[in-house]
Amino acid sequence: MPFHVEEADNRLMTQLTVYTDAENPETLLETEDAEDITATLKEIDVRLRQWEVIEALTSGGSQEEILAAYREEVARVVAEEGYTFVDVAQLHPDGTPEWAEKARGAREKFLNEHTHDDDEVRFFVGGSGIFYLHVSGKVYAVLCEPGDLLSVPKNTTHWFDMGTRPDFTAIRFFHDDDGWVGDFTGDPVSSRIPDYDSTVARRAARHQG
Ligand SMILES: CSCCC(=O)/C(O)=C/O
Ligand SMILES: [Fe+2]
Ligand code: NI
Repeated sequence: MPFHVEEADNRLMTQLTVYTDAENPETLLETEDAEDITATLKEIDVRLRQWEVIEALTSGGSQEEILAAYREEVARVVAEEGYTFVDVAQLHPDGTPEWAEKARGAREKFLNEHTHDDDEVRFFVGGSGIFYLHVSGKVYAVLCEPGDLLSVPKNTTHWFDMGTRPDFTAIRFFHDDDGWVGDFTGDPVSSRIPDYDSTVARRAARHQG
């Protein structure tokens, strides 16, 4: 069963694809089944949970508005896990050439494999993006969509692709007030695994076919 019933506005649904990390990666699994996704991610200590989506914020909003609207859910996670800093990362197309340049820079920053000495806990308020978790010779590509709360343990090697036309809003939780700090591994693995754009295009074709 999928996490959410697909809606008429073509909103993406959560999907997990598992690849080998070989020179020519093979696809080991591709699923939109909630139980399959949760169970497979649990094997690598990654948790994917769902919060109810606030429709009015799926296209974005101010940080204050978003944190106020989700204050109960945010407070629960903060209390459970001891986070000390919570912010909102978002990027939405505005059609200007300046935006295209900014989007390219933002995408590049997260596209190379890295680790954090903090958990990576992200809640998708709106839009989508793919987290690629590189664990024990496999790459777990988690396509997150609104309502998804992904919790990845600290020091997990990973990268993130927001696509060539980024459109997402995410709440981020940190134990460190410095916010986002990445340690890049230098491993070029991200260049050989299907990216956000091709994953989304492949899924659209599958759903049409
Ligand atoms: C969806 S939040 C932006 C990406 C991010 O914070 C991160 O650490 C990617 O690896
Ligand atoms: Fe990260
Ligand atoms: Ni589907």
